[in-house]
Amino acid sequence: MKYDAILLTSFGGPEGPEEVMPYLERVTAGRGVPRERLEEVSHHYLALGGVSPINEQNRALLAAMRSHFPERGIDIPIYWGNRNSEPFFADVLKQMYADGHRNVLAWVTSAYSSYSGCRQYRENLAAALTEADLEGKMTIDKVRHFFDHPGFITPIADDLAAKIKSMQDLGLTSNQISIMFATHSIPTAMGVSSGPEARRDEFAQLAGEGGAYAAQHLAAAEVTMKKVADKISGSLPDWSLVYQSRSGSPSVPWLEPDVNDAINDAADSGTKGVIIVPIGFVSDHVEVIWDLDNEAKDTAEARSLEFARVVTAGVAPEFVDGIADLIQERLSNAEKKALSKLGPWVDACAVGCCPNLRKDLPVVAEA
Ligand SMILES: CC1=C(CCC(=O)O)c2cc3nc(cc4[nH]c(cc5[nH]c(cc1n2)c(C)c5CCC(=O)O)c(CCC(=O)O)c4C)C(CCC(=O)O)=C3C
Ligand SMILES: [Fe+2]
Repeated sequence: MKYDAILLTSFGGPEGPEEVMPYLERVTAGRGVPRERLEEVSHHYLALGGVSPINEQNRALLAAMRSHFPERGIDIPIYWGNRNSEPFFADVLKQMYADGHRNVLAWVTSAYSSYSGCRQYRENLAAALTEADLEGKMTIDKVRHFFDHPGFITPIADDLAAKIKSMQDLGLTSNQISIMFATHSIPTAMGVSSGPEARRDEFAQLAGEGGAYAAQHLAAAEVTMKKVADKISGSLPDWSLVYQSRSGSPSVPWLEPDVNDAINDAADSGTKGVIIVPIGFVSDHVEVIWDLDNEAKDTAEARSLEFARVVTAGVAPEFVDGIADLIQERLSNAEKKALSKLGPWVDACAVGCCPNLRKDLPVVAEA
């Protein structure tokens, strides 16, 4: 076998009030995020007792992968490491090396291409190899982006169909319901430059300045709606892609519309209910439970709209099995499943893919 260990690679989060500010400073180091924004976000975390649920969710996912993968013929060990909180990559890689592993396959909890969701992880892993004194002693490859993999889409589509039916049971017709697929906003400069350089024109045509990042989200939303159409008779509600959790300096343009503005616009146009699908995220972490379940819900309720929020993939059995598919593609050249024409995405990023617009840094897993 080409790989001897798997790394569940994620973002990380604080697990106590004293960890909140150091965490936020780590996340935004060198990223030009104003101090006031950090103060504001720290209140979201402190309102939750200083604990982000993301690490507990990754522990649960790790346990689910460990219990399911042997049934899929994947017998190599699975480790877990984070970019921004313990267990940090360098410590985990040291442990993996001590346990005898030399060829690591990283699966990152980010379904889409962008500097934040792809290259930044590859830079952090390269830096961790240096920090752990493992340069040249260990290789790290990365599993492809999975925005249109059926294992990711199916649990979301099933719940979206159920949420549409519930709203119809309240007496709303399809044309009174707005479905909003929500994802993390990013600076437009990061959007335009997302994905492989050679395909930029194609992505711009599909998604304007959102680039490959937005094009992949539109593709994920389309295939989700296709699955929903199989479950619901009659006309479906309209859908759109919206953005949330904008950060950075107010003078820098980020992808829009913001979910709260989109809800207000929908209310102005006669919508009676909104269903938010957090398609940009794989678990119910702070961006989901704060920015959607609190803020977006308040916005909807202030306009007297019905509000529902669809699940994330989390530890749904289809998702865990889908991750096994993605890993089997790399271990045994298994069939590459993809529901949209944009996929299956490439196994390795080309030079210049999702560039770091500030500074060129070493990366792992480059084609
Ligand atoms: C594309 C994308 C994903 C999805 C891909 C992936 O999953 O990686 C993602 C995920 C996440 N983002 C998260 C948290 C934060 N993101 C921040 C800031 C930023 N995110 C950005 C983008 C993304 N972020 C960007 C362009 C910034 C500005 C700074 C910069 O240019 O890098 C900040 C700083 C404060 C603020 O300004 O909001 C925080 C605290 C958490 C953990 C939540 C928890 O703790 O439960 C998760 C999963
Ligand atoms: Fe973020």
